[in-house]
Amino acid sequence: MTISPAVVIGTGLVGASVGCALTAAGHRVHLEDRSLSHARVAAGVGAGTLDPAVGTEVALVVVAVPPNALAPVIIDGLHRFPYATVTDVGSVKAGVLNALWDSDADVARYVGSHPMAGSQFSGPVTARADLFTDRTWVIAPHRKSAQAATDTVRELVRACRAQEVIMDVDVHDAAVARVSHLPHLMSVLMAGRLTEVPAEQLQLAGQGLRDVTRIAGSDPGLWQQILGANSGALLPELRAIQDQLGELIKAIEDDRAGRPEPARRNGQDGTGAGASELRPHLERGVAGTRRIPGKHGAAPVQYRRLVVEIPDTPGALSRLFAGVGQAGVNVEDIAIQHDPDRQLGYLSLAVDPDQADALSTAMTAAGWVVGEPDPSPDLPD
Ligand SMILES: NC(=O)C1=CN([C@@H]2O[C@H](COP(=O)(O)OP(=O)(O)OC[C@H]3O[C@@H](n4cnc5c(N)ncnc54)[C@H](O)[C@@H]3O)[C@@H](O)[C@H]2O)C=CC1
Ligand SMILES: O=C(O)C(=O)Cc1ccc(O)cc1
Repeated sequence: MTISPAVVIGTGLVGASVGCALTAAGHRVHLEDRSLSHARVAAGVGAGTLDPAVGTEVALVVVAVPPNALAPVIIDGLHRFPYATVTDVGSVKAGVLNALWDSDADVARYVGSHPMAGSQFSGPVTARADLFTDRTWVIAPHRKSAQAATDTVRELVRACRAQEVIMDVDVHDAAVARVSHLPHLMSVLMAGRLTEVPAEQLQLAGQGLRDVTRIAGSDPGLWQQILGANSGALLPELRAIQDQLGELIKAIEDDRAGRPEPARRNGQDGTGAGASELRPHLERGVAGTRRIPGKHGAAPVQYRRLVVEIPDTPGALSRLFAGVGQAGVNVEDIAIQHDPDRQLGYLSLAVDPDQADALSTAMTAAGWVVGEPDPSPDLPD
């Protein structure tokens, strides 16, 4: 199954990253964008060439334009590249397919797809060849798609080093409402509250707030289109959150009402009925985090986090990683938190629980200050 030469239409973050990944894998990629400057930047970062493709030679077309532009650009691609498989990377799939049914295009050569990777940034400047490495990439064949077209898209996913998941269009849209679009809106609501927080209070912001609000920094124009295209699947999710927010408020109100006045003033633990109503919400949150699959879609893994103090001096990080490497421990995830008052940072290392004690001992022996964040709360069976 060949995917060369390929044409990428829309050379923003995702399109240029696809171009870079395919180019790095040895494929010839032609770039098109309605903004010539985007196409030029994409070519500059190694996504492909601005030379026009020969229409009849193209094997694969990847459409990476904003959601509202997807259907007409896909239809145009099916006409201009008569032997090519055409896919798109759009975040919502059903509306695009419906528009294709209503067109005169050769729908058999279209198989939609969706890499579950990206960022809060837009445009080709932040494109990366490794954006999709080890990330899930959904392929959504339909009742009229040719097997050869699906196989070609599978080859694209492999060339971008992603993990394919084959999924029905409607199931995909329901899934992204839950794992991508609702989380996006939660991030937006939280970040929006910050516009009312005085600057001196924002100085207290820690990593948790940054984690929760990162994706709220995404392009509102793009997200207006994504959310609009998936409103049918999104609305029940929003209503469920609305109900849960109501329950949460009630649990906290009951807790407050159940405390004697002196305890309330001193901020002591609640003893009223509300305290016990709040806990299930917190425990459900812990349970939810544990359901998120680990790398490569594997079963969720609970890592242990060690926190190592690092002096804010040149070379400290590389010495620390050299030490971890010598201990023979694989680091699954890292996060850095800076201490604004001391010349220090805190590096949180997520490691296999079976290796954590040995690493802690080795790092302490090498002179590092190693701690561990509070353990997770116990969960009911
Ligand atoms: N941003 C993200 O993290 C992810 C986005 N997606 C999907 O990928 C697609 C592209 O998103 P991004 O790369 O983030 O957007 P972007 O804004 O970085 O890039 C979009 C590009 O399409 C071009 N364009 C717009 N209309 C066009 C048209 N009619 N013909 C040719 N070029 C056109 C723009 O000039 C721009 O270069 C969207 O459909 C989005 O839903 C999928 C996965 C992740
Ligand atoms: O930045 C992130 O964490 C994302 O989740 C990016 C993203 C945005 C839109 C998609 O359709 C898929 C992925």
